[in-house]
Amino acid sequence: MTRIAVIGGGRIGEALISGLLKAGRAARDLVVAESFPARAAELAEQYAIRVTTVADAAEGADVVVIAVKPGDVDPVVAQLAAGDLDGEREQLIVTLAAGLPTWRYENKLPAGVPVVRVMPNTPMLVGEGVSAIAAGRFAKAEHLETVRELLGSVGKVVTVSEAQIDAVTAVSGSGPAYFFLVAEAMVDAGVSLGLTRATASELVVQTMVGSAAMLAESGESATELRAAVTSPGGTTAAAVRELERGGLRTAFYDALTAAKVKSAALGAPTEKAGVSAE
Ligand SMILES: NC(=O)C1=CN([C@@H]2O[C@H](COP(=O)(O)OP(=O)(O)OC[C@H]3O[C@@H](n4cnc5c(N)ncnc54)[C@H](OP(=O)(O)O)[C@@H]3O)[C@@H](O)[C@H]2O)C=CC1
Ligand SMILES: O=C(O)[C@@H]1CCC=N1
Repeated sequence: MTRIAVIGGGRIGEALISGLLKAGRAARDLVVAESFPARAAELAEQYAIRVTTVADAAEGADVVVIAVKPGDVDPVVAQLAAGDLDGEREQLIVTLAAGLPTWRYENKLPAGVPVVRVMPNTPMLVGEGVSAIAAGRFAKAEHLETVRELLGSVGKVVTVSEAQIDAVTAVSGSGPAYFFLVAEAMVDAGVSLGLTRATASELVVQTMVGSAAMLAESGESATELRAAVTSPGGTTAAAVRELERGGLRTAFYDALTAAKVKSAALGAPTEKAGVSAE
């Protein structure tokens, strides 16, 4: 059984841990390193997993998942490099951090340590995540397979080139926030039309769940499904006209472009030392 160390027990770290446990992985095969003491205690209590230091978590793990904020990655990698990681032992580094290219890890780790970059999303908490995975310089097919199996237990997995990960981040990494924002706006609009907040919330949540299920299962495109709701001269056409007038498509184009640009900026070269992986 693969032993997994998760470094950083924040929102995405917890989503992964919780999703893996729900998918049937044994708590004894998971360990987490979390620097915020109250948070560490909370995770230990809620999930009955071992919470320890970075070095101790990495020691003995087959897969080390880095789930700290991009700005906290360098010290974590320095700690891993100071440990006994080595390419021969085939310990695999999996990073979930937005923006940071694999060369930033490879430059600091002993030569040959495989790194796989992943952009997951929080719905993996409920087994409905989607993750894009990209191999670093030393990652082989078997390493990608290990990551595919790991993330596959908490959602879907697609393989991309590392050059595409910033775009993935804009689409699906940040994506859940766009849907939550739309849900929030629809609930508020429903309340302004006289519904109670509870009723508006129930209607919006189930409309999203049902629409998502149709998108996933019907085999029809979003365009076809929307057309089927839009009766000629009817209510939906009136609403869609207002959304288009409000610049919905342009807003999404600009929003996703901003997210991609931000992701690339998070990983802007600081010490590239002649190595380019993108
Ligand atoms: N949230 C999301 O939807 C997604 C996030 N990601 C990526 O995942 C990473 C984590 O994001 P998120 O979970 O939202 O962030 P959080 O801030 O919620 O979680 C990070 C956690 O790591 C802890 N931490 C920081 N340094 C260390 C360390 N040296 N050792 C152990 N623990 C440490 C932090 O503690 P403290 O608060 O004390 O610093 C914090 O609890 C980011 O790089 C982000 O880009 C990727 C996809 C989706
Ligand atoms: O907002 C962020 O930077 C992270 C990466 C993708 C989702 N959350």
